[in-house]
Amino acid sequence: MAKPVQIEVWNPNGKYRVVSTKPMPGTRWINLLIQQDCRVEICTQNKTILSVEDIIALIGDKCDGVIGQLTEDWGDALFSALSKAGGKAFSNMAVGYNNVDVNAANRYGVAVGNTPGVLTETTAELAATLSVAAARRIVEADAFMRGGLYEGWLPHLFVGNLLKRQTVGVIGAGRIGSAYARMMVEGFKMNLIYYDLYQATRLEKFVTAYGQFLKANGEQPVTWKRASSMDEVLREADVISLHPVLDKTTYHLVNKERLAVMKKEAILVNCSRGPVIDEVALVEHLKANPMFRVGLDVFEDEPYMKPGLADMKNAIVVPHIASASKWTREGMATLAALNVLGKIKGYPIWSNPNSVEAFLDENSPPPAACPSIVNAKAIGLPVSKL
Ligand SMILES: NC(=O)C1=CN([C@@H]2O[C@H](COP(=O)(O)OP(=O)(O)OC[C@H]3O[C@@H](n4cnc5c(N)ncnc54)[C@H](O)[C@@H]3O)[C@@H](O)[C@H]2O)C=CC1
Ligand SMILES: O=C(O)C(=O)CO
Repeated sequence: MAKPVQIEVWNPNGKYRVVSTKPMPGTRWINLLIQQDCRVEICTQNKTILSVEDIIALIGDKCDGVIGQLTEDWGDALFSALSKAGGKAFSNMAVGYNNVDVNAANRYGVAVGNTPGVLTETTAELAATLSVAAARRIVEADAFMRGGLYEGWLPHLFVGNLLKRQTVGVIGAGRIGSAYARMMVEGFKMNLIYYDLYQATRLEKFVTAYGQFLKANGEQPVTWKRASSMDEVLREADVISLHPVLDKTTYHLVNKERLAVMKKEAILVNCSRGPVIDEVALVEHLKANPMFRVGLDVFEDEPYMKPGLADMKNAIVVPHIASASKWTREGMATLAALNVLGKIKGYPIWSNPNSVEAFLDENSPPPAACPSIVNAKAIGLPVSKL
């Protein structure tokens, strides 16, 4: 039996008990729950990743809903415990929900929320940052400077790659992949090649229109191509950024064979999920190809890196911070809380989970709807007419 976990309680006499497995940024999410008669319990235990047993202890005998984190294993054990405690609402504070067994949630009739729409640009900005930092060897150069090694300007010192007019490749051109593509095309006048199961029509239109604008101004237009295979992107692109969901089809999508297809001086960025890359194969590839560079926000066995990765100068590694802007993280907390609250109150689901501005406007009350429930159809939740 796990020891009781430490909690902070808001509005102790609230009718509905909502648990958050972590303190989350901002206070609006707490206030919105309190205003709707919720007792809010926030786990303050000094432990980064809570175990299933810890969360079962937090859920206790009576719990109406839980806001959880992407590091937690939301499977049968937790949905069963939540259901036994009378709860029918769960939300990840994340857009990705590969840590959640949605079928298990369906079996217990528990709604599963996520937080799209508020983190798209913030995450794409980090992917763009890693792309530029890798191209221009920023982290290596910073370490060199701080190490007192700089003796004066030299023609060969930290020579990197120019992005302008090169080709940017995007694997998974959904919300974040498309936002990243636009940044790289517009910011660096890169040509685009992308691979996705679906056509990214809006992205294609954007690149076409931007190309026409450049042409009208006497500049070379940018181009786009939808690749018929992922290998086509890997072969042709100079910078490749990974933005698919993590599922069975994308596990080790980038493996030894696919790394070998890429240009020797290519840049690979991953802000999706670690297991999309075979990290052991990546370390070998980085060792064998010193001009190949990577920018990684996510890792196969978080919080760990595969042996050898930390020693590679041609790798930039940051700790899963792609969505870490204040506005975004506060917004994610708000959306997760409103998913749980909406299910508790019996609200319908919002008709367009990608357009969530109405929930984020601090000056007006949020709509009476759940911003984004991924299993709404499976558990029979109606769609809002608002
Ligand atoms: N590093 C971080 O902090 C963050 C990571 N993420 C990750 O990014 C992922 C994507 O987020 P969004 O863009 O909002 O999702 P999205 O659903 O809008 O886009 C995902 C795209 O991947 C495509 N896709 C799925 N399987 C594929 C395959 N086998 N090959 C090629 N494309 C495939 C889909 O068709 C879709 O267009 C999330 O699921 C999450 O895991 C999201 C936010 C922050
Ligand atoms: O939202 C997600 O999926 C993340 O990885 C963190 O923002």
